[in-house]
Amino acid sequence: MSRFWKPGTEKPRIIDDEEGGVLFYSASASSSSGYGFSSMEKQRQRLPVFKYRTAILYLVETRATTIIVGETGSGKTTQIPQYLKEAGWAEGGRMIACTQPRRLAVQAVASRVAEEMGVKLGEEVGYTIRFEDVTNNDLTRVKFLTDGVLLREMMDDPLLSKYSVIMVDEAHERSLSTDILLGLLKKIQRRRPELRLIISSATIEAKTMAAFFSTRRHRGPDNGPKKEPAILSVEGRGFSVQIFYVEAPIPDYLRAAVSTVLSIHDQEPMGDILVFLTGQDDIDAAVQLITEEAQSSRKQGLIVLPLYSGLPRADQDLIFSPTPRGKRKVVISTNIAETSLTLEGIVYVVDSGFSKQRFYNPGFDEHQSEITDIENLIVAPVSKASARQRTGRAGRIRPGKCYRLYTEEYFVKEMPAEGIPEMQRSNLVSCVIQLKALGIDNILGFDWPASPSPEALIRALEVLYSLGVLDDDAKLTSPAGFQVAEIPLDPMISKMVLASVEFGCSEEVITIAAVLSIQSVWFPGRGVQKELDEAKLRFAAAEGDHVTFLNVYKGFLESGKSSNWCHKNFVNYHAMKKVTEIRLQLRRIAQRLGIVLKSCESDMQAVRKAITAGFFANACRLEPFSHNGLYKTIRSSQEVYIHPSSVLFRVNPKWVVFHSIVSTDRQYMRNVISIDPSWLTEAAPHFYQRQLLNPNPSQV
Ligand SMILES: Nc1ncnc2c1ncn2[C@@H]1O[C@H](COP(=O)(O)OP(=O)(O)OP(=O)(O)O)[C@@H](O)[C@H]1O
Repeated sequence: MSRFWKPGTEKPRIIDDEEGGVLFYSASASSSSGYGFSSMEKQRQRLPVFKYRTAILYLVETRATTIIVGETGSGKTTQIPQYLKEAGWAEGGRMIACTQPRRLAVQAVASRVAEEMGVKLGEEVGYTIRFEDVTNNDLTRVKFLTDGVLLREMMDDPLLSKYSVIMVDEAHERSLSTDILLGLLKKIQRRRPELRLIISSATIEAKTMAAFFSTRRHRGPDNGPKKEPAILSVEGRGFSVQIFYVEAPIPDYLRAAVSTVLSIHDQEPMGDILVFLTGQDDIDAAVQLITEEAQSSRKQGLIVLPLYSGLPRADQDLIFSPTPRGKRKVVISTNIAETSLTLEGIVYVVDSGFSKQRFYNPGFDEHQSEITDIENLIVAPVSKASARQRTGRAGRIRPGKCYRLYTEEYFVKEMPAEGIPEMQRSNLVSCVIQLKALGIDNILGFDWPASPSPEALIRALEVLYSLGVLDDDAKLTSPAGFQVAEIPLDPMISKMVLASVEFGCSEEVITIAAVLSIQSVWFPGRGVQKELDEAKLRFAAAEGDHVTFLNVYKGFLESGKSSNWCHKNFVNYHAMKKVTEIRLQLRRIAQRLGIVLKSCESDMQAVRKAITAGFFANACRLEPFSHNGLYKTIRSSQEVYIHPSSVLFRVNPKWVVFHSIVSTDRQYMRNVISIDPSWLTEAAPHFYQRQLLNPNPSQV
């Protein structure tokens, strides 16, 4: 590998100065080394963060907010909640919360901490992610949860009064929910001086966080903890990771990742490999290429596994299971494996330098070329912070190597230090409704860690107004607005569910809502695309994908929820089980909200009308005389196509609404249903003036 790769020269950076009235605390810690710890306790004590145990507990005792910056693998996530528990912060019925941006990390870290504490997961240590609560009201003292779930908890308990300490982990990721949460926690702190916050971040971004939480402008009474945040820098990482860069830029990261994996397998000692690519498409392609190459060159011993968020639980479990002797596991993942995960056997990391990122530009200027109006996911270069996190997945249990598929010069000179906060590149419809539901009326004046653009906020307000969720004074409408906020789904899906009552099809629409909450009902078509397409045809409905999902669900029920049936029909059994579970939970929520549950039997027009009532903002019209299936969105004339995975691909009905957009070479609509344009004006008269819907006469 040495001809292709150049070792990196970067040294770790550490904060250790005093600046701007914020305390920077630093102490030295040596890296851990050696193998074969005799017990879990010793293993815990070898982590760099252990040297800071007293300092952390002192700061939490004396400061309202403590910001902890630590290298990846130093032990922040798994140890700090345990230190807090040991120090008594979970006594007297109180709880310690630790949030993560990603569901997979929540589950993995909670399992690890339960194991370290020697308790059963779901009792003293538990976790909650959307649609999955593994906690016990009486027993759970340390709870891991996504930041989105903690936001939801605020609806029932606005001051989060059951928590004594809330640790917001991986704050440097600046996910949309993390930023909303930080803004709200700052408000809660003013009402609950006894609440302690720990913000844990892997980067220097800590200074921005400290400035945000600095309360010097509004100092309260001088009792209780000091209000100025402290920054604690935890030095030291698990084991050393040697970084290699390519010598010259590479044209195709997918092929380069595949050949790097095969070279590692050829030339490097045993140890598992973790590869970071961008999404299910390139991950499935890489899995196939590596498997084929390994077969054709008779390379033995490779187990190649994909990892992305929609993967069924059983497949995720394979990632965590020990690698059989004499074998080498290759995990090919999106950025969900980037933070907080420890995959035990990983020694080698291959970083493509790319990830799929949300992108949204709500600009109102007609001449602006990049207006998208509709949020989509695009493949974009990652930041240095992400690159370091990826490198950190090696070296957690033993020394490792990281192969970066970009040059060192690019890393040093061009790669941005931090990503742009998600808040500034997302559609804010969900964010605005959550804040409104929490009684925050002045959204534009809200104290954000990073202000979103006023245009994005205005667009969100406009959509919510058209959905009938906000009234003329931008307050939640009653009951519709409150009901939409209460349903833990994207507001457009929630609105579709509410509208289904009017059309008498709530049972069907709840099934559709459940399917839209999972990644896909189909089994990934690795190497069997033709068979998968044929299976899809058996369920295909002329109306579109949503009705097709109803057919699949019906077939699944009629088979007695049989895994055999799923296997034969290329339907993902675990996904269908999840749909059934989510459906049950949504029915319960619907009943609580007084929604009448009713089936429309075979009246699919009713179902399509309900979908339109939620998704009218995503309406598109086929371009007159289009031979290649070109559609334009009604609102912003954006060019889009039906995704090849849709049952309407090549059918191209004149008018459609879609659920989401994915960008590859083009912008593709996923989950598409045909509609009648008159339903748009019925559903959202304010949003669609009639003339918008009339095709340009010169084109017809
Ligand atoms: N499931 C596991 N199996 C074995 N060791 C683990 C496991 N989870 C964590 N560890 C050990 O604990 C160390 C610290 O993990 P932890 O997640 O607390 O680090 P961290 O500082 O939060 O890092 P990051 O920010 O990268 O997640 C790991 O490097 C590893 O040595």
